[in-house]
Amino acid sequence: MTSIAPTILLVDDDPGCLQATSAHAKLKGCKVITATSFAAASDAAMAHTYDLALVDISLPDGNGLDLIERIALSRHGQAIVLTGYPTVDSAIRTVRLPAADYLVKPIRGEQLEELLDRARASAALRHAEGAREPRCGALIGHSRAMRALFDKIERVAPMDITVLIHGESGTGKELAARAVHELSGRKGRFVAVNCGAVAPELLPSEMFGHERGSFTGAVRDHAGYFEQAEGGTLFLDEFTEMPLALQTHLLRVLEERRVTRVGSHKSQPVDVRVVAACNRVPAEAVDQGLLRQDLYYRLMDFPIRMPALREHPEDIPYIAAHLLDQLNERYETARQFSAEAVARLMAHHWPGNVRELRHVIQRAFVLAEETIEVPASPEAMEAPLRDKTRFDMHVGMSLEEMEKRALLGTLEYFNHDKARTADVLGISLKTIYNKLARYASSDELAHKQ
Ligand SMILES: Nc1ncnc2c1ncn2[C@@H]1O[C@H](COP(=O)(O)OP(=O)(O)OP(=O)(O)O)[C@@H](O)[C@H]1O
Repeated sequence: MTSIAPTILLVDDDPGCLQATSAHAKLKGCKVITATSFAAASDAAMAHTYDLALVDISLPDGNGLDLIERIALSRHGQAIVLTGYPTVDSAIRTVRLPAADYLVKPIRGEQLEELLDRARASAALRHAEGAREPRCGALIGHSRAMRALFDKIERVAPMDITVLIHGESGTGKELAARAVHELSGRKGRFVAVNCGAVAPELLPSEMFGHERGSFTGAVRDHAGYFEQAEGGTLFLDEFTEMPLALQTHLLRVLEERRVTRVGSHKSQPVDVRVVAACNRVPAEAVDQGLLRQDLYYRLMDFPIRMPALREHPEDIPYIAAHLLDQLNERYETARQFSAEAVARLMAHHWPGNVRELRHVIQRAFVLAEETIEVPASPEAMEAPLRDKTRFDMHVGMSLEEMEKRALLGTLEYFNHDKARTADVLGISLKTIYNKLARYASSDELAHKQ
């Protein structure tokens, strides 16, 4: 059996102790990460998975027991408390913590050997559980929920099976669809379509293409999304927004694997893998008459549910670090979260999931110098610089214009979360999409005139 090198986190502000323990552990084949402060140890715990942490209680910027409380995440191995000055209070507190032992410095050689044995066992277990890359495509996650999701994506990706991804807004459905495509080995394109954003009357020709002259304005032949995705993947986002008649048509294409352009009598074969997504629970969409039952059964070939962020809060530090890395790279900065900021991000409920997390991090990043802080309630970060809760309406304005301002203003207030906007305005998501499509086409018209 190959033995897996365990990773040890050593936290101590005494360089002598740190160096002696580190040298011993390295000699025994361990990977060693050292930190001399509370803040550096918090960062290290975010960036690495360790099998054993040896944490001194007295740190220059905090208490090692608080540190263990903060960084005790399920993916890590055991934490051992070290102290040069044992007290009853600290020993009692250790018992209540997820720390395995309380040792008095200096650690003896045989004690350290025994700890390294435990670290080796933890590393072997981690390996056996399938220590896997904490990402799948662009999705990040270490938690059990995300690992199970990655496993599903990897298993279904190479198969020629229709996939239905459902979950709350901002949970990463599009990233999951892209991962299915990337891992499928399919050579064609990934074509993403938001079914709610295309005017319903245009959807058939956009989806299946049209022949020249098949309707007024069809001045040339047009390849639909299916043809554009030939040999690749067609991602139908918000597919429950598709009119029911078109759903029948889609079902036929999925069954027969042939498309017929609008205005043509000839069907042609297509080799397209369909991945559909929706924010609704698919069975409820059937009950509400938004989704045809036969299409539902067809799409339920392989359903994938995206977990809400609040279901896997242990991933928040990683996703947050990843989003921050992207910002640092883009703006050539080296900003970092304070330990307090990470704790606050982890404590929040995130109704808007990773998308909301991204907005909050972006705002905090803009406002920060070197260290990024997050307010006690991150939704306060959503507070607008100008008062986004009010819209300008006055006598002389048409009702339609007022409605448009109310809709666009509410949408902006909720960071373009259409589902939340629809809820607040008491209209359906579909109506939002339809109205936005109408505003877009009248703006385009006004632009041309
Ligand atoms: N696990 C994750 N790791 C990294 N980034 C993520 C993750 N999940 C979501 N994101 C990011 O969050 C944002 C929203 O993701 P995405 O658009 O895929 O969500 P969605 O579920 O399709 O949302 P909607 O239903 O509103 O369209 C994107 O910026 C995406 O990159």
